[in-house]
Amino acid sequence: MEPAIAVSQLERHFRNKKALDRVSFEVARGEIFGFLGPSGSGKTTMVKILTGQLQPSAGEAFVLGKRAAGRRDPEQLRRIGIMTDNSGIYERLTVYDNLALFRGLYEAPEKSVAGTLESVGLAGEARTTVQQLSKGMKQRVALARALLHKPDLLFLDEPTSALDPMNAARIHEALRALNRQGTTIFLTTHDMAEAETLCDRIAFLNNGTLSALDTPQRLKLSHADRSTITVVASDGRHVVNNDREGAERIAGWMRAGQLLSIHSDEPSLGDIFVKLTGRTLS
Ligand SMILES: Nc1ncnc2c1ncn2[C@@H]1O[C@H](COP(=O)(O)OP(=O)(O)OP(=O)(O)O)[C@@H](O)[C@H]1O
Repeated sequence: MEPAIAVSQLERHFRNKKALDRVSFEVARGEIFGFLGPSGSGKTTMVKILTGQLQPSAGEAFVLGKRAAGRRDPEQLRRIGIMTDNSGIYERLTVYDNLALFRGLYEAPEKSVAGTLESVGLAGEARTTVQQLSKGMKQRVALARALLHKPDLLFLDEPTSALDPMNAARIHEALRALNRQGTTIFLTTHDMAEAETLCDRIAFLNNGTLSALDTPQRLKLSHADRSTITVVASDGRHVVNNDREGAERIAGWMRAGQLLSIHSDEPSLGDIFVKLTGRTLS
C-alpha cells in the first residue's frame, strides 16, 4: 500500500532563511507519527506544505498519493483533517452549531455531529456557546471539527499545547480511538512525553533538518548507556557496572532477599535530542 505521506528532499526558504532543508521521510497508513522539534525548527512549515497551504521551494511531498502542490484541492481536503489552533471556531455560536457549519462544508452526514462530540467528551456541551468554554474544551471543539468527516489522515499542530494533563490525556484518548479505527495521524509537538506515549514513530527536527527518525523505544535503546545498571535494594539505590562483578553484587542482593528493582540506564527522548542536536526541545 502506498504511504499516507511521502516527503523527498523537501525544502522551503523564506528569503534567505531555510525553514526546511532537504527533509525526507515516509508515514505509513495507520501510523501515529510525531514531528518533534523546538520552536522555530520548521514543524508548522511542514504541516502547511503537506496540507496545501504553502508551496515547497524544492523537493516533493505526496499526501494520500497526491502531490501536495501549495493549493487547496477540495477532493483532498475531504480526506484530511487539520487542527492547528482554535482559529476558525466561532466563539458566539454553540458547540453544536460550530460543528453543524463544518458538517455542511464537508458534506458529512447529520448524525456525525453528535457522534463526534461524544468521541471528544463534549456531548454534554453541545448547546453551550463556545466563548463560555474552558481552553481545554475549546481545543476539543477544534479537534472535533477536524474529525467530523472521519478523515483518512489527520494533521495536528501542537494538539495539546498549554493544556493541563487531564485535558491533554482526554485528547490523547480520542486520538488513540480514532487511530484504532484506521485514521493515520501526523502530529507536531515539543512535548516529549506526548510523543512517547502517543506516537508509533517520531522524527526529530532541528533547524529545518531531520536528525533522527525511529520508534521511541528504538531511539532510547540505541542511545542507552549499557555500561551501568541501576539497582534499588532495601538499603537504597546503587549503580553497578554491567560486568561479572556487577552481576555478583546483584546476585548478592537477590540471595539476601533485598533486591527491589533493576533498571537499565535509558535516556529520555529529551536527553537524546540534546545529544544529537546540542539543543533542548523547549
Ligand atoms: N511566512 C514566513 N516568513 C518568514 N519566515 C518564516 C515564515 N514562516 C516561518 N518562518 C520561519 O521559518 C522557521 C520555521 O518556522 P515554523 O513556524 O515552521 O517553526 P515551528 O517549529 O512550527 O515553531 P513553533 O513550535 O514555534 O510553532 C522560523 O525561523 C520562522 O521564523
